[in-house]
Amino acid sequence: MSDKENIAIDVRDAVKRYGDFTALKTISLSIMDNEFFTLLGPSGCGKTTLLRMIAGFEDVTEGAIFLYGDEIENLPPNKRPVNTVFQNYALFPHMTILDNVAFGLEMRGASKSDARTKAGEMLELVQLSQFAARKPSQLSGGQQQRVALARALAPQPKVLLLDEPLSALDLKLRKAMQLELKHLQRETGITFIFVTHDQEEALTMSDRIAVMSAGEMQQLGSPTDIYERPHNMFVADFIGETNLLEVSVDGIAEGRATCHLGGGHELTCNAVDGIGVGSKVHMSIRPERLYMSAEPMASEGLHGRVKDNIFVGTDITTIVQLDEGPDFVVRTSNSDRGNKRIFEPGTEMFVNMERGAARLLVD
Ligand SMILES: Nc1ncnc2c1ncn2[C@@H]1O[C@H](COP(=O)(O)OP(=O)(O)OP(=O)(O)O)[C@@H](O)[C@H]1O
Repeated sequence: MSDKENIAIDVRDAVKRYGDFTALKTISLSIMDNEFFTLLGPSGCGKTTLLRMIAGFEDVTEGAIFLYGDEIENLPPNKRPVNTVFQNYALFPHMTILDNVAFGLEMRGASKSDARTKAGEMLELVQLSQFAARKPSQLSGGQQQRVALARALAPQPKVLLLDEPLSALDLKLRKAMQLELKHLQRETGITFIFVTHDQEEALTMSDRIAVMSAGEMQQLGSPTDIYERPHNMFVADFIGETNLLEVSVDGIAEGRATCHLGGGHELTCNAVDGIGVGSKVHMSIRPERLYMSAEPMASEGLHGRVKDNIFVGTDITTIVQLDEGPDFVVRTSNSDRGNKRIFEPGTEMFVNMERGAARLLVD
């Protein structure tokens, strides 16, 4: 099958306006069949709007959305092979768990007995068979969310839309549900489109992530792409923690860029398309890709003084005041402490970057 045939959802130059306000500015992206795809961004960036356009709850102001090759603009929500799981579960309180799951199937024309058989299978899938006769109020929040999932999966939609479905759960349960959701997606082969503002959740579960801000897509890629190779300041800052240096690009040769800091210190890193000689840009370096030494490990080591060491269980976070540039955060994993040095506060030392760790950002 060609890539084109594998596309579940194709969003082409889609724009959404509410009166004078543009909630989505010309978004184009393709979501593949069987993919766990996440729309990630801060509150108000437009991710729910895009999800609602795919579901058919909002119309598309300009552009088009294709589902398995067919334009869906004129298809009402209940005719789309798509189902949605909402944050607030929306279970019927007076119905049993089994009836809650069977209800949607009956609405779609299944006989009562077929609907109940299928609902039973779905409860098995989410490991809630033993609670089939209970009412929603007799289940925990996590169990209720699994019922909502079973209900949405029961009609076997081609695409499942999940709008922040885990945000009402406490951290431990959320982490367990993240793994369960990923497992369910693999098991059913259904395309999942997941909306969240939680970057860690997105990194944990997704095959690919679209990072959005202010109605625009900032970057589309695998979790590793987005984390290791952020395209711009927004992505570098929003995903994980990073250190930023202002640099000027002096030369580019053989895929490497030579840059200098304001005070003249020279650094090299991989070149990036769109950043040429003479550019003044930011360089991003993740804290765990830095290490400290008494002497510079290469000419590029940045001289500074340790301000503080913070013990955070699995890691030690060191705050370093650089001679040139802002304070840096260096993260040393406890498991690395045999190889990597930690210096006492007040000690002068050098901060060195692992090769390939520094990334130039487009803006
Ligand atoms: N019906 C509407 N009329 C006018 N503006 C709207 C409407 N629905 C959404 N918006 C605006 O569109 C923007 C995007 O909203 P959307 O709900 O898609 O954001 P979001 O990224 O999902 O945020 P959150 O995480 O808070 O749900 C927001 O600024 C919101 O105020």
